Amino acid sequence: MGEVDPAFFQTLENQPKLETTEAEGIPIIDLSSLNSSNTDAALSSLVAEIGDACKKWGFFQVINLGVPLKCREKIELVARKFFALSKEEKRKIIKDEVKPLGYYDTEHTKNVRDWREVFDFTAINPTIVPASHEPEDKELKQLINQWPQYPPELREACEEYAAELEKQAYKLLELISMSLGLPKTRLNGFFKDNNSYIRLNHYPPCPAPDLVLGLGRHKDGGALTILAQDDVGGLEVKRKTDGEWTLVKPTPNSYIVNVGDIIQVWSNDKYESVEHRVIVNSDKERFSVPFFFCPEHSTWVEPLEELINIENPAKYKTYNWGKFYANRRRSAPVITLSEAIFALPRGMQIGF
Ligand SMILES: O=C(O)CCC(=O)C(=O)O
Ligand SMILES: [Fe+2]
Repeated sequence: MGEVDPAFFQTLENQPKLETTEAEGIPIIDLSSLNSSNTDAALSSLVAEIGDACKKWGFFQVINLGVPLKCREKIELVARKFFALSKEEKRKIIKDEVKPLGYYDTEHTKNVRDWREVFDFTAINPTIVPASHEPEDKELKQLINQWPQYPPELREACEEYAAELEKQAYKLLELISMSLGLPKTRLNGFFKDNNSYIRLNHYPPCPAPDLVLGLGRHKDGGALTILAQDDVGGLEVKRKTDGEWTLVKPTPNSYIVNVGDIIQVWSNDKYESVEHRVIVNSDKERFSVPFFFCPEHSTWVEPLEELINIENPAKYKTYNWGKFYANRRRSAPVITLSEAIFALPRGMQIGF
């Protein structure tokens, strides 16, 4: 990625301002009280903090999520080792239409190429999804993870991390459910055979950090994203109050959590899925590992009935998660996703 191909250039309005403000305001929430005292008062204050953060930012950081440090260190190490391999080696597990999991280095967001390479795998292997995006086609297929030969310990590190994150994701889901005034486990049933996946992101140093983005502006389409970032920084969140791009300063051993489009729909806009993007820098490479917590493919997503009434009617029509995702995967590299969306009404635009 030495030369900067104009395919990477952002339009003027999307070019990053490199002297961005740091998002001091993104709350850091300590989950240690969940595992220890667990008094009613401690739990309600945690739930209130989470609800406030979801409303104000759509984002929050958590410390003491419960993922063992070793487990995180292991996946970070294998990610470094994997991306350090030659292109030729990495491309042995390239993802394509037939095999949509694996390595990829020509990702586009809204038609502009991202300055990054990725490796994708699902948390449950194999994962069952619709065979096509066609609404009438009832056929299902299995997505099977592709594992590289090197480093040999990558598979185990990834599988352990996936299992751990899935476990901890329920904790966050339950807190969010409570923050919406719903029973703790109201949302859990949607995730039985979930379609969650994990991405290893590598953003190499870039000679033109003012013209390109590691990842263009987008919203996450799943329910929740739980992201581990290294100490380099680069994630920017669009602040709801004034639309400014604000950098999320790395906090050691924390996870950045954001509400995806599904929670926006379930909550009938009480919580919004907020745009974010990644800037790159000229001398440092950066790694991040998002876990996308996504429901089972058969889930029909719609505003929860407890959260709508005559004064606050449903703002979204029902859509099928599996079909929606199949459609998105099909079209993401070529056309903007708003053009591909067949089920989401009211101009809801979802990035990759
Ligand atoms: O790398 C990051 O900080 C963010 C990644 C992200 O937003 C995504 O993969 O959807
Ligand atoms: Fe994202």
